[in-house]
Amino acid sequence: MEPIITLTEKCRKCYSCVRSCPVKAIKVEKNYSEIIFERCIGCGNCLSNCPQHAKVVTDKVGVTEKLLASDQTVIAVLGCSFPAFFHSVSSGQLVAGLKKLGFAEVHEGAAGVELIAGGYAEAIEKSAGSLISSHCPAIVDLIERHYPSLIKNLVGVISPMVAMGRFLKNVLGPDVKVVYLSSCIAAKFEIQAEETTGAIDTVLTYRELEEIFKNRAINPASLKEEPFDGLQPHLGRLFPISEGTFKAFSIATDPLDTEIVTAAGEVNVMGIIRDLASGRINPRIVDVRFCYEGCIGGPGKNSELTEFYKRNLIISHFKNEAPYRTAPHYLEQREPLPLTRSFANKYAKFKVPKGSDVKKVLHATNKFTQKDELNCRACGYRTCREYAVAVFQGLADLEMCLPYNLQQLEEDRGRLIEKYELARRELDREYGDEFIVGEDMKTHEVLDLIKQVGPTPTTVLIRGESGTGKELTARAIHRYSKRNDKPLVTVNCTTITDSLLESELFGHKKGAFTGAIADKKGLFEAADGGTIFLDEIGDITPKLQAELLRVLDSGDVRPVGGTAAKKVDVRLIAATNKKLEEGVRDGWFREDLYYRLNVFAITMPPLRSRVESIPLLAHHFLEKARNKLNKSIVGLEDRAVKAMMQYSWPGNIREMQNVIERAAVLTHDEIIKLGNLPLVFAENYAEEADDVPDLRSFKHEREPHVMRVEKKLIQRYLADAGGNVSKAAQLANIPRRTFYRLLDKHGLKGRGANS
Ligand SMILES: Nc1ncnc2c1ncn2[C@@H]1O[C@H](COP(=O)(O)OP(=O)(O)OP(=O)(O)O)[C@@H](O)[C@H]1O
Repeated sequence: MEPIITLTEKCRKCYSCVRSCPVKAIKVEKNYSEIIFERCIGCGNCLSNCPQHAKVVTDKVGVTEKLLASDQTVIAVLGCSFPAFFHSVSSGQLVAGLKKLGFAEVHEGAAGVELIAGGYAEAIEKSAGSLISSHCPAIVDLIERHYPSLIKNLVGVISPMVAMGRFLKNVLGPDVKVVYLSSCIAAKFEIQAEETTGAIDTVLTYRELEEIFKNRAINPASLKEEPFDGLQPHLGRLFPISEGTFKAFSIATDPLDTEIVTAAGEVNVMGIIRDLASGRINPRIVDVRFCYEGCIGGPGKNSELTEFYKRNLIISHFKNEAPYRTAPHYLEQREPLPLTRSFANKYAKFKVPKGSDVKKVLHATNKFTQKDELNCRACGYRTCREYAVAVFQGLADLEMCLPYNLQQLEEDRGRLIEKYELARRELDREYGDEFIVGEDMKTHEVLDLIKQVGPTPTTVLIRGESGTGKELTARAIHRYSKRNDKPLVTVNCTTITDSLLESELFGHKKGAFTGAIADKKGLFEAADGGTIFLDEIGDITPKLQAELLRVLDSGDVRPVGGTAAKKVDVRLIAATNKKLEEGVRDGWFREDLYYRLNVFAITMPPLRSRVESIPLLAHHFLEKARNKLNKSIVGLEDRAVKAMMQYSWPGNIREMQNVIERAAVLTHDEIIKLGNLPLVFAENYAEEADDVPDLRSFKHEREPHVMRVEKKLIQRYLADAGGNVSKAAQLANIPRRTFYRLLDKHGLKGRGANS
């Protein structure tokens, strides 16, 4: 099993792993990102950098527990960096803890350093070219998998860990099990490599060891010290700190010496490896470790401690005498240990794209010129071109480009707004909602004004109480305008918070405020070419009033946080139920904006002053309710209509619409009766029933008769067509859809053409 696994359900595709992977060994799938092990160097960056902890080390705790529970001899080897991790216990107490867990012996990995020191000395002596140390498994993997031309430069000597494994199995026999404790994730990969397999059985990180102590409720700090087993190291203990390799291998160093180079940390290492591969530098020996701070900074490190402090801990362990009990068999003269190892070219070839392939990907993400290549790194790749190569190789997908995605979203949003408006207009047409119903003088006056101002570009201010039909009027003006094939964007200024309204209207630039993660177009831009309807304009802040005035005067929209303005061609219709004149007088509404809006005002009369339209409106809303509720209600009782005409309708036409829909829900009959209306109607009616002037119109009187005749006609056509709706519609010479609607209206049923 691979040493690192991805918990796919936790991965949120933030691309942190791609970003932190020095060799881009990550493939982004549809819902998660995965490691490509043939490219991976085991540095552990993806583990430490995943905010979701979706990349985890394969659990070796269970494996170790099983080994300890078996009757096999299990030896623990503490990696050289252990004093920098277990700093609150003495080394003797840690040994005691490990023995309590069931380890038969505890050795120091530092002894392995001294085992291989001779091998290094010999290699240096013999080599004519540059040598690269091979004790850091991440470096070995980096060279084998990504810089195979440098394989010949690797010191052909095993690592201290593998040396310890081979030494222990040599002395104690091949059946002994060796568990190596380390801060290194790459070591977990190393023991699986063909060239080094068999020496170490399991690698546990220090964190995993801590977990086992916790599981078994063992606190090493409370234990009495016990001695280490095996070979007692000396200079090898300095190996984990920078330049420690040279100290441990007794190689003299000098800061002015360009022949001996030492470096730690991804950036430095990658630089040196690139320099070596290109032949820019040619030192005698290069000692490199992938982790910053060397082995005391591995992914399993103790991150609370500073590098300096950890360094001190290593030096103090070197200076102090840890208790030792070396069994004589470890000191016996034996055959020399096989210290050499080979390396293999593990370079995984990915198809190299041609220039035209890269261009294709760039074009697909809207990058047509060099200026479009932002190299923003949001996808995890350093440049748009590196990313395009990854897309070509199937490691990345188009979705990963954030600017492209945002642009797509913005365009989709614009398209949706347009589609929504078209659909809304269609619906209006379908259900007749667009018609302003009313046969009173005042409604006629409003209709005349709409027809006059509609086709002009003039700004209109619609005034009137709530529910009087201001929005309906705005929509009618837009419909009568030459812009009616372009969007009508309606904004209710009170439903959006003051702080957001400005950015909603004019858009914003990325970073303009917290949460502005990308540029965003505003509704003025969405309405370009069409109309914007600002409802409740009396409620906007003075700051927004000033900005709106500027937009009206200049036609320029400036996004929040931006300097560049964009020209838009938008007609403004505003509505309010507030007395703006009072606002001007009391200072809460700008005078200049008031005059700018009030160029053409339409005042919607309240319903109580359009009593003669009430019967017509009542039947109009009854029709709407019937369609909505799918109930066969044919009319309204006279008393109900009269009661409605006596009522004052504080909520105006919207209230009436609601009252009738409620009554339609309540009624069990084919007509709505007074009793189906809210109680206040009956109460008013009872008092004043006799004084009610008969204001019913001819239209109202005519309605029930028309309904009856219409129903009879439909029934006759249907009977003549043998119940077939298509045929009946043909006989009646009306569209089939209209015929269906009439059937619905009268609660009739027919057969479809195919039934
Ligand atoms: N003359 C009318 N004919 C038919 N329906 C109408 C008429 N006037 C208003 N309505 C209907 O009444 C409801 C309220 O109308 P609208 O939303 O236009 O009022 P408003 O004045 O904008 O309200 P508010 O000030 O609360 O926003 C809508 O469903 C609308 O279709």
